[in-house]
Amino acid sequence: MWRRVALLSPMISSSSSRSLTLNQAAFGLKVGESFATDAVNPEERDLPPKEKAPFITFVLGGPGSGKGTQCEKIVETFGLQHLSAGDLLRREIAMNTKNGDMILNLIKDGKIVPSEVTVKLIQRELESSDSRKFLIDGFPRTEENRVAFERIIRADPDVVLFFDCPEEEMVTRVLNRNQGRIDDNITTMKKRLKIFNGLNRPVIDYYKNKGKLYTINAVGTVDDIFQQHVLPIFSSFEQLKKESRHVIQKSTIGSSLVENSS
Ligand SMILES: Nc1ncnc2c1ncn2[C@@H]1O[C@H](COP(=O)(O)OP(=O)(O)O)[C@@H](O)[C@H]1O
Ligand SMILES: O=c1ccn([C@@H]2O[C@H](COP(=O)(O)OP(=O)(O)O)[C@@H](O)[C@H]2O)c(=O)[nH]1
Ligand SMILES: [Mg+2]
Repeated sequence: MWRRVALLSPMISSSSSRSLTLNQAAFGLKVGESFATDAVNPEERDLPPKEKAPFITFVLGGPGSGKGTQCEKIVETFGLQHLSAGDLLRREIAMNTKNGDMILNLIKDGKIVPSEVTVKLIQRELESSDSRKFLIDGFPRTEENRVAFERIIRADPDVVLFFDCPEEEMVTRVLNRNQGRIDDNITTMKKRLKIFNGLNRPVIDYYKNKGKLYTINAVGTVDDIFQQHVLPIFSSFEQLKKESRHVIQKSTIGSSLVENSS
């Protein structure tokens, strides 16, 4: 069920030099309010405690690499809230909103929807959620997406997963996906792969350089990929451990490495 918050935060100006945490932007304070309290002694502000900052994972990978499939398993085990950027956009089409037609045409052509549109949809979900742990699936798809997220949401991901899959395998999977998606055809798929290589890879490299990227070999059975690669990554984060203790005890921790540029 999709709940809307009563008052949505306005967009934050990129020219502002003040750093607004996601705590403020998405969890409690409305953005305008937080700027209005800038002159107030920080101790007098009614801010949520810092330790309550949400845990954010970006899930990246080419079309058909298995992002959505693995997200379902992560949700089952660790209870993160799954926000699929593609699903949010498809819901706009289904609900026939003012951006619906524009989004439909871009998705049909394998192109990227303007960042402001996608980030606003994600922002709305973050703001209206009671969860503090999110999987943002299929976003950011471009450097521009990434910068827009940072500017508007004022948050960085804790973890970035990259499902690394050969193109041939991705094509086979997409053409057999069978979910009635308008972009699951060979013509759109070829365009999507070009966009993935040209626009999404720089985002992946960015997080690799920041030491936040976990590259996962996306070939294998769904269960093996999860058990051998995905589970150990999430098991290593204290914030996620509580709800999954029984699963962690059964897992083989240590097969995945965080990558960085050094
Ligand atoms: N490891 C896997 N091996 C074979 N098929 C898979 C695997 N993971 C996912 N699939 C299938 O491939 C298709 C694309 O998976 P999906 O999770 O939708 O990928 P993405 O979200 O990255 O586009 C789906 O039909 C899914 O059932
Ligand atoms: O941040 C996003 C996510 C998706 N899309 C559009 O939605 C399509 C489908 O995205 P989704 O993540 O659902 O595809 P998947 O990779 O799972 O096949 C993409 O090709 C884009 O046209 C976009 O513009 N911005
Ligand atoms: Mg998907």
